[in-house]
Amino acid sequence: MNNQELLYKKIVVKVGTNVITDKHGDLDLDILKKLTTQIALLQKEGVQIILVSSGAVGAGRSIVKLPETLSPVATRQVLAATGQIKLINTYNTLFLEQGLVSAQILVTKSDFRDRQHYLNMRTCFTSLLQQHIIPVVNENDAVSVTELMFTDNDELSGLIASMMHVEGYIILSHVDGLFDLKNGTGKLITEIDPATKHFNQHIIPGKSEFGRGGMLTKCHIAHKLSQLGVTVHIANGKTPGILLSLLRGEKAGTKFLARKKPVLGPKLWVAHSEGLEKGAVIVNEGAEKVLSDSDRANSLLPVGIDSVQGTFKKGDIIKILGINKKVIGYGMAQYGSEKTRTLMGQQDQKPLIHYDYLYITH
Ligand SMILES: Nc1ncnc2c1ncn2[C@@H]1O[C@H](COP(=O)(O)OP(=O)(O)O)[C@@H](O)[C@H]1O
Ligand SMILES: N[C@@H](CCC(=O)OP(=O)(O)O)C(=O)O
Repeated sequence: MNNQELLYKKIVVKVGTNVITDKHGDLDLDILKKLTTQIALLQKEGVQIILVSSGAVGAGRSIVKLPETLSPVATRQVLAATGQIKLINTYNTLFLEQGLVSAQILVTKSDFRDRQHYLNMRTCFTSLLQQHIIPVVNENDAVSVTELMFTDNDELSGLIASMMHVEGYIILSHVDGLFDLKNGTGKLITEIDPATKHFNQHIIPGKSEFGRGGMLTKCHIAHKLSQLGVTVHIANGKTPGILLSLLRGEKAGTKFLARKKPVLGPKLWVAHSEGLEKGAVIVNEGAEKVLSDSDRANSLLPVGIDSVQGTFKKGDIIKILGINKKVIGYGMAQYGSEKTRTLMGQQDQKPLIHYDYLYITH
């Protein structure tokens, strides 16, 4: 294989529970071996790879039998805590067979809560990749509960993909990609333009057994990442040689084309900060219009703020609500809620959110 022929130099690969486990939670060693062999081949060609793998809860199911009386939260915690060991041991053994060292990184949403934590996380991944070690990532399900949880590992891996500025983000599912299911032809959609927004029309709501997300979350994340400048593939992880095919540019699965103008720097962190906000501001019509204009680089000034919700301080993430109270974006506050309340409505004041730290969602 010639590195020149490969599409990407740095990728995140996310693999779902249903790809690597059967319904009893037993890990499919054949699939895992094929997956790790492909990763090793790519790594030897100079591709940097971060693997995000689900399957801890599934694997836990094959280890412990829990009483039905145990709460769903406790059940998930016990299954994940026991299953993660089996999962990571299996990866470790398989990567060692390929002459590769792997590392385990377990994260919660709050590990990305402020810019410093986010940068610490990035340094950790960068250092592992520099040492040619394969990071194997999962959510720390034993401790992340309810509001601290990622929607699923698709969301988590999307965050890592943008944080690490990868060129390609590959979601390996147990289906071939996005099919035109609801009203359409039932055919696989091979390419999606970054301007496309209405995935719901193709998707049947719900999720597969044992999975957490579903196709709708996958498409939301894929679309968001494509907007941020990353090419995303949703493909079938059980298809032999799928990773190699995708990196060689062969047609497989659904490809979300990347927007030409990538989003860089602190904006990327802000783009993934939904759920971490400490407060909110409601902006007036003029401000909403100016901020939503993607051709202009505008900061949020106090003159455009109508009201302030909650308590936040300098450096906190806040939500920006439009006149109809719908979320229009997120940003990092340059000063606290108290000062914002005194300055709002006033002309010629320092921006509450600087453009570089502002992410508009539509
Ligand atoms: N338009 C669609 N195209 C493909 N799959 C779809 C679509 N709408 C709903 N699905 C469902 O989404 C599921 C795949 O998502 P998910 O359960 O998250 O998979 P995985 O566990 O493999 O990550 C499939 O079970 C499929 O039935
Ligand atoms: N962190 C969980 C997986 C959560 C998840 O997103 O699962 P999946 O939908 O199969 O990718 C686990 O390891 O079991």
